[in-house]
Amino acid sequence: MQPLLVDIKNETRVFANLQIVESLLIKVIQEYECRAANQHLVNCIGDLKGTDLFSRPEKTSTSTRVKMGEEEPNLLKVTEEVSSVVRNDDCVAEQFQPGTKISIELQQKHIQELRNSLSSVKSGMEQLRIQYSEDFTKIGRQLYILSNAASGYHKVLEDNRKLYNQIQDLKGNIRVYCRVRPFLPGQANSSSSVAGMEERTITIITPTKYGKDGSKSFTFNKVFGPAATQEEVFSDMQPLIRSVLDGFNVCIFAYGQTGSGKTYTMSGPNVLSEKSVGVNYRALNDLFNLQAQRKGTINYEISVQMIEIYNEQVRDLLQDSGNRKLEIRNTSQKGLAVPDASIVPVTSTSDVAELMNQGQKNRVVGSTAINDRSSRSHSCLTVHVQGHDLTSGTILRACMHLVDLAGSERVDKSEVVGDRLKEALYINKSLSALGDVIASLAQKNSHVPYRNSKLTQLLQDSLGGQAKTLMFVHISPEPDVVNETISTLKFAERVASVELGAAKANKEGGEVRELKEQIAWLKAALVKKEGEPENIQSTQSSPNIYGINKGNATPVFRKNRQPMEDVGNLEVRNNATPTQKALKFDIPGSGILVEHNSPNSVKNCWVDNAAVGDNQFENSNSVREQEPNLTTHTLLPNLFYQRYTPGPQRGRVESIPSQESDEFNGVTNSCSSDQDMVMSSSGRKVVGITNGGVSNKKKPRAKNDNNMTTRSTNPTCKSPPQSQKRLQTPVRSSVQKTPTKNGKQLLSGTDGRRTPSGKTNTVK
Ligand SMILES: Nc1ncnc2c1ncn2[C@@H]1O[C@H](COP(=O)(O)OP(=O)(O)OP(=O)(O)O)[C@@H](O)[C@H]1O
Repeated sequence: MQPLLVDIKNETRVFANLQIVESLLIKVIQEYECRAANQHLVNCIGDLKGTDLFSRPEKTSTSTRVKMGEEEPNLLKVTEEVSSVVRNDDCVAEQFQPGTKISIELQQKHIQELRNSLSSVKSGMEQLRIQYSEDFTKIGRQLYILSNAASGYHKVLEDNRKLYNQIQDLKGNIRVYCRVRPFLPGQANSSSSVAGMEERTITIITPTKYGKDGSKSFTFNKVFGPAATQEEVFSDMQPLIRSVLDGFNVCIFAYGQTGSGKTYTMSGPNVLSEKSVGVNYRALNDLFNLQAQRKGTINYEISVQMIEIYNEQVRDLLQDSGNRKLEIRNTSQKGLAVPDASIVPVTSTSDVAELMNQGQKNRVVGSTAINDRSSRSHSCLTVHVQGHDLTSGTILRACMHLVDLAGSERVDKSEVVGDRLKEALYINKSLSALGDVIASLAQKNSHVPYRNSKLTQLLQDSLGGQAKTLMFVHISPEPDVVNETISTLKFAERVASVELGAAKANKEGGEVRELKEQIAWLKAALVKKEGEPENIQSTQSSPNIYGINKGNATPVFRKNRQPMEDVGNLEVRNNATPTQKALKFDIPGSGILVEHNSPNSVKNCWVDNAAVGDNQFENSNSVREQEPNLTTHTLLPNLFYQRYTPGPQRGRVESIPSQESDEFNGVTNSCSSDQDMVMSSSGRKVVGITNGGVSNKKKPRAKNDNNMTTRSTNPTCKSPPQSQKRLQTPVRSSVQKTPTKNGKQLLSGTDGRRTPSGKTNTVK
């Protein structure tokens, strides 16, 4: 029994040992599986080799189990045997599976190769990374430099533009900004006549006869596309507005075909918002802001006038009952072009906004097929500024005209009849007169026909004086008005070529003012002496036309003069009745030639009048025709007239002040800074009070005689010999029709002036 129990005990121990071995083997298997699952191939292979013994657990276990039942002291032996069995198994495996070993070696080799290539790839990648980061840093640096250069380039461009504008200022060129209206809501905007736009260039698609589309480019100071905001448009002209406060006269006018956006630019749309308000409001806002900034140094007084020219009549828009006809007097001693229009002092933008609203309400607008709110008149908001420099005592005066022209229109397209037709004809006629003036200025003609329309009379100081002038030319994008667009742009190009001479600030220091007053007084005394009865030989014909102020004990000189040429250009062709002539004209920039023989027969046709300068229509007489009572006196009420006395006193000129209380106030008038100058027959503005006569002979023209830039406002510049020459010139007498060789009738006292010999100069 005892040995049996011992046997059982031993057997139990062996069994327990076997269990331990088995659990060890299971752990090894799990480890292997885990490693295999992690695909650590290389290690696994190593492991495989190292654990071959355990790679066949079943076998090992079986072998081990074969020895089950042996006694405990044999356990180690059993284990050794297991190991040797396994080793034997391996040998057997080696013996019987040589291909496996080779493939393992091959795999190891491949793995090694892969490892090598992996590490070389890694190092390559690292190099690349370093390279890339260096490159990125370099690119970053270069980008930085480039962006700096780009912003520098833009700055240079901007500077260039400013310099260009300054050069233009110096030359006195009229600046021209072009603005393209967007398509209106509801309009099909499939195609636009605008092919492209750059900073200063606009290209238009031009339809040709042969069906092929071409293109034409126009260059201006600035081009604004349809997306340009009111603010952008204004910001570009801001410096111009500021110069008003520095004493420069400024004129900004909007030109373009009807419905092209002139009123939008100048005032804004019908419903105004802070964003949509136009140039007028912004300009005044700017003026008030600057006024506030300069408060401590300069005291400014600002006042406004608002008028319209409707059917060749000037009307006050700031008077609700503004039907009273007003006169334009470029020679007004107050410096006002329309002295009889209400002038209202303003102290804030809201004051002005109120006035402008009132003015807009009073303005004539009507509905046409092209624009349901078409301006039927030219409107002009004039801002007068007077500044008193508190430190230097200098007084400066300036004015700014903000002009919204009525649009040129083809009456067949606008489908107007009755009053609208009449308005259209007047509008087109005055624009035609504007074209003639621009053409004359561009060609530097000695005669500029300012007096052919109220519009050109109003703009005379801005176009022919020393003002800074900016024209906004507006175009519509619709292809069906492309011909009008091209014509408008051609006109604008011509305007841009006009050189007016550098603008001058209207500033005067106290000393200069005193000296001028002394000069004026001395001149007046001289005139008084010369005006004594023995010196007057032929003044009896119409004493009043000279505006003699009999009660004026001390005659004083008018500072402001009317350019003598402006009285001229009164030419009537014998082969056309005045009525026919008055209603035949071409409209600059619109390419429209309108013939209107009677109110009921309107014939208009398209003409591409690229050469705006071609005065296809000489309508000089038309103003007179509409104003039959216009005498020389009424035309030039403030002139300091000179009289020609034949015989021994030939050449004597008498200067007689007009009836108006026209004391020389010693300060350059705001809107007529150059009105103390007259245009010589050669086109040059000459200075002086008594030398305004027009030569009866064509003087040999100095090279620069035509140059509008050779001007001076300094009365002392007058050279005695020049004055003497001019003293020999005849003065205009009342208007007389004089037949000439070529069948034209010329009105003497015009450019076809009466000479001492009775001949009349004709001027083309
Ligand atoms: N830049 C613009 N952006 C949006 N709408 C515009 C722009 N310009 C013009 N318009 C719109 O086009 C229409 C015609 O413009 P506007 O009345 O200013 O033309 P106009 O040239 O003054 O015409 P007219 O000579 O007949 O008075 C208006 O409805 C106006 O609001």
